[in-house]
Amino acid sequence: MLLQLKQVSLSFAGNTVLYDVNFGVDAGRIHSLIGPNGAGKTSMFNVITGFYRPQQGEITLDGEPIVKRKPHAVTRLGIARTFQNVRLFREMSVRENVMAGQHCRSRAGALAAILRLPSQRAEERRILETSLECIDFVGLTGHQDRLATNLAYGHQRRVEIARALATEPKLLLLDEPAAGLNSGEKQALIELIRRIRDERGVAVLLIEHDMGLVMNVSEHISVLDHGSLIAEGDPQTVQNDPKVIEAYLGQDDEELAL
Ligand SMILES: Nc1ncnc2c1ncn2[C@@H]1O[C@H](COP(=O)(O)OP(=O)(O)OP(=O)(O)O)[C@@H](O)[C@H]1O
Repeated sequence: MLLQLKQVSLSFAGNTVLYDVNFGVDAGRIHSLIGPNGAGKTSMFNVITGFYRPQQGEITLDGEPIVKRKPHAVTRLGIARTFQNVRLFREMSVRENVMAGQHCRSRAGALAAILRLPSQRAEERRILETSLECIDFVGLTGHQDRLATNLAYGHQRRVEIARALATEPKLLLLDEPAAGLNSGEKQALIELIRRIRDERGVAVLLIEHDMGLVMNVSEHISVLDHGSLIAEGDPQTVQNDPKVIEAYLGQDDEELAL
């Protein structure tokens, strides 16, 4: 198991958001985390990446403990993420945004940077090369010098994925990557997710509301409802699980009531 959560609980001012969650992601797998609005999916990403500290439980990546590490240390350990709402550095080019991801792998020290030693220049060359490779990988060759925020929305989402890949992760967390994409862009996203796993060997954990996309791309699905894991398995199993159907029907009822 690459990522493992054991009995993780998270609450805010007495409001329990994750309740005793046991969860794992296998290396090299495409795994989705689904559930109705407010189920706790993004909160789970936030505890995995060190943004939130759970009150209880253990989280490990390749056996290394994550809880108590800061987000940048979790990134260095091998977990990268994209956000529900695109978060790019607005004044930076595509290339600079992606290079920011690579900097977490920088090996030359601060002194080498200040003195501009040869080791630092070699490091900068390596960072640039890796970043350009990631930009190429997500299909944005030729856009590297454009201001990231001037790109079409679907392309901005790809810049975020390139920046996450530039951290050289073992596990990539994607938070609703298909939101706001048209059907052609969604199809391309499915292909990109598969290539990330097949060509780079990176495991993908995906939060997504588009069930067509989830069922198409996932090998394994976990379902959260009100902070608890209620079902797990392959797409077929999860789709037919009465607990899952009930959780989603419950959501429809609430929406109808509004
Ligand atoms: N920083 C916080 N402070 C207080 N409550 C929070 C905080 N972060 C999340 N929550 C609460 O945790 C619960 C789960 O929210 P979360 O965003 O994790 O759900 P979700 O499954 O990602 O929902 P959606 O699908 O709508 O994005 C919500 O009730 C939310 O209000």
